[in-house]
Amino acid sequence: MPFAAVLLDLDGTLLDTIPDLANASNGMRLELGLPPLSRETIASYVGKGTENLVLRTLSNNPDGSTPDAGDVRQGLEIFGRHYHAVNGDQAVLYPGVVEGLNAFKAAGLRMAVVTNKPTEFTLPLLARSGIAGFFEHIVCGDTCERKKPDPMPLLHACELLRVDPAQVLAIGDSVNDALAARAANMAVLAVPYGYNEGMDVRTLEVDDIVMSIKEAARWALRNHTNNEP
Ligand SMILES: O=C(O)COP(=O)(O)O
Ligand SMILES: [Mg+2]
Repeated sequence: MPFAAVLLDLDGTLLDTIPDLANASNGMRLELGLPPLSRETIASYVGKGTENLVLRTLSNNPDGSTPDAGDVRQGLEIFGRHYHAVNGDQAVLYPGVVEGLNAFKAAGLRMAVVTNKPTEFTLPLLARSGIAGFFEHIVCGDTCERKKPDPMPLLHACELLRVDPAQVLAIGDSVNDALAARAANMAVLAVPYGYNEGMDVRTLEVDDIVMSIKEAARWALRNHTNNEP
């Protein structure tokens, strides 16, 4: 069956947001009297939304166990202030993103972003990135009751687009995207250049690993076009 739509993850798939996320995380740590963390460590904490990123960077622990809820509230407030100040300053589109999105568009596939990043950070970032016009809908980490790896946000995007999940291709960089897509009964591709919570993308249960969004478009059109025999 040909694909009707593509659902794209944001952080680590379309945009490299680690420099800005690291600056905001370390800005928060500095205000709280904590030493900075490396970008690599912070990248391994990205993927399950901002609250988890703050929990993990506060405790410097992937499980996010922190001493008390007051610290977390304060951390979120400080992180938010720092991230709003730098969001998009150093974020860059990965190579092949614009070519890939143009190829999907030319093939008549409809597109939406499904990210665990909250709306307050996602919309200004996408507006600055120059690619917002490709997407009919933006589903953020706070749009639905549950985030990826739950299938809910992907299924919500399907409802907004009025497409059957069986006709949808999801593309992401992490275990959260892979699990959510599988649970939603969608085909899913992984890119290897993002942030898979410190794990190798080859461990993911996906249909294929592609080096870029451009290659993802080639994969989709090669495997599932209307001209398929
Ligand atoms: O905000 C995050 O934790 C990651 O966002 P993503 O779902 O776009 O990768
Ligand atoms: Mg991601």
